[in-house]
Amino acid sequence: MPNLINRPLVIFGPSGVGKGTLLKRIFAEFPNKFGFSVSHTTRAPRPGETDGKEYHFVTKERFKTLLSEDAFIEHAQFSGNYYGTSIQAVRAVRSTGRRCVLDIDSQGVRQIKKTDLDPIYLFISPPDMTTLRHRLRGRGTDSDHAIQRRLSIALSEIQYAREPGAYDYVIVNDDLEKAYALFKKVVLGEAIESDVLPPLAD
Ligand SMILES: Nc1ncnc2c1ncn2[C@@H]1O[C@H](COP(=O)(O)OP(=O)(O)OP(=O)(O)O)[C@@H](O)[C@H]1O
Repeated sequence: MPNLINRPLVIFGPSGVGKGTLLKRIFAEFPNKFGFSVSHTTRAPRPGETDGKEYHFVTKERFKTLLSEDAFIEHAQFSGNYYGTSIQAVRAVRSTGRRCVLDIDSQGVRQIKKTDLDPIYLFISPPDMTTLRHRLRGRGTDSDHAIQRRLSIALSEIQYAREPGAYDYVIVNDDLEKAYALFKKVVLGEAIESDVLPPLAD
């Protein structure tokens, strides 16, 4: 399959599945090959975050103006805040000659499918729901309440992945080394034999 690397890569999957872990590793191994599109958000910056680096931090008013100007290829509301990927953010990565990688949720995937971005869609799947719960708890970044919320959202992400044509590839993040080896191939533009989507019944 030619030119897979020239197409943006969309990564999606339930919270806690390990998207961030895989991305961090690939960016560390290939610091100049890929670029993250910097999203806009209305949430407040956390300590250590810089405007224009982790996010473009904007007010709700500014976000709504950008929305009305069709500036976003996808946007979503999460925990009372807006998040969006602007066309400009993807272009900015492309202009550096790097492959653009987007880490978004299924709402965003649905919207991107209506655009001419033509990315590769990669779904990162947990081996089962028990493992996903353990990872969210083990990460230690969320309260029990927040974990419950993330898990219920996770179910809708998984439901979406079951829809025909939702993804080009699935990688089951069971053994991290195995998952990373496959992930690396996809990110470098190689065609892989996709994993099989597990049943993920609770
Ligand atoms: N293959 C794996 N085996 C065991 N633990 C893993 C594996 N992959 C990731 N983890 C651990 O699972 C937790 C969740 O991973 P991570 O934060 O990367 O998930 P995420 O998909 O980026 O979540 P979010 O969408 O909420 O940012 C982390 O503590 C991470 O170290």
